[in-house]
Amino acid sequence: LSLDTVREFLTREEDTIVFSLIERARYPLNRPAYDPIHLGDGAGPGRRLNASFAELFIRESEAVQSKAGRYQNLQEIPFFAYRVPFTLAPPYNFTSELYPAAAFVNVNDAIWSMYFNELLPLLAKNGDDRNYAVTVDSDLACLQVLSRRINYGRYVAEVKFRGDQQTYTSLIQAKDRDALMKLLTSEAQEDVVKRRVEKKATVFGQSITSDGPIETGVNNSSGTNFKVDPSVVYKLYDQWVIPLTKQVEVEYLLHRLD
Ligand SMILES: O=C(O)C(=O)C[C@]1(C(=O)O)C=C[C@@H](O)C=C1
Repeated sequence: LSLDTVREFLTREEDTIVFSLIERARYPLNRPAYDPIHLGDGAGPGRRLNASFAELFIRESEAVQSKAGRYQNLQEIPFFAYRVPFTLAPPYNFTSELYPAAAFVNVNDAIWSMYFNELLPLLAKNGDDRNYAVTVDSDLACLQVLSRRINYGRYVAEVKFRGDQQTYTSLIQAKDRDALMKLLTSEAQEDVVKRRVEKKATVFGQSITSDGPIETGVNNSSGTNFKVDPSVVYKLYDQWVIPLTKQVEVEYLLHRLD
């Protein structure tokens, strides 16, 4: 692990994030998939489940993936906790570079509410085509890659800690969050990341034809010619992905000497 290799990982995740957002943006908002489910035939009061179709779909999908060993790899963190034994795949011992007492740190709850409350309304147009299963399957893909990218802050923090143990150790012992945040921040790097991811959205989100020029959408400043609005992707990184990654880094460091 080095700063270069962890940054390469984050850079590669950008591709997956942009493509998963493009996929979700194909479908309308499909609001009923996110409302609590109402069981019943309409004759009686019915039974209101405390969960939405999206939540049930994600829970069941994660349970299968848990059985298949997905979460044996510490890079992957589920949104729900499972006690299902890992039975569908041959055992494989993942090694991890993380410090064991800090490896549990994650911000999946914040990612979950950011995704459904803030990002989704920017991504999907109003409307309902009742295509709920494929829609929430694309939500799951977005959530999984956002979670992997943001919670990868643990690995970034580990590299930074090893690179400057003395300074980090005294700030961790003093529980000085603000100083830790300042020390791990590189504004120049954040700027590179935000501009690159916006550019990826403009490149990956074009319509390609076999002949003739590519639809670049450059004449359209609102970005509507692109499959996902590049300014939304910039905003996603600026307001949520990078700040949450830094929150993970600070929390990880605070447990690094436990
Ligand atoms: O690349 C780093 O050094 C990171 O810590 C990752 C990251 C990011 O989320 O992209 C977060 C904080 C830094 O200010 C710069 C970038």
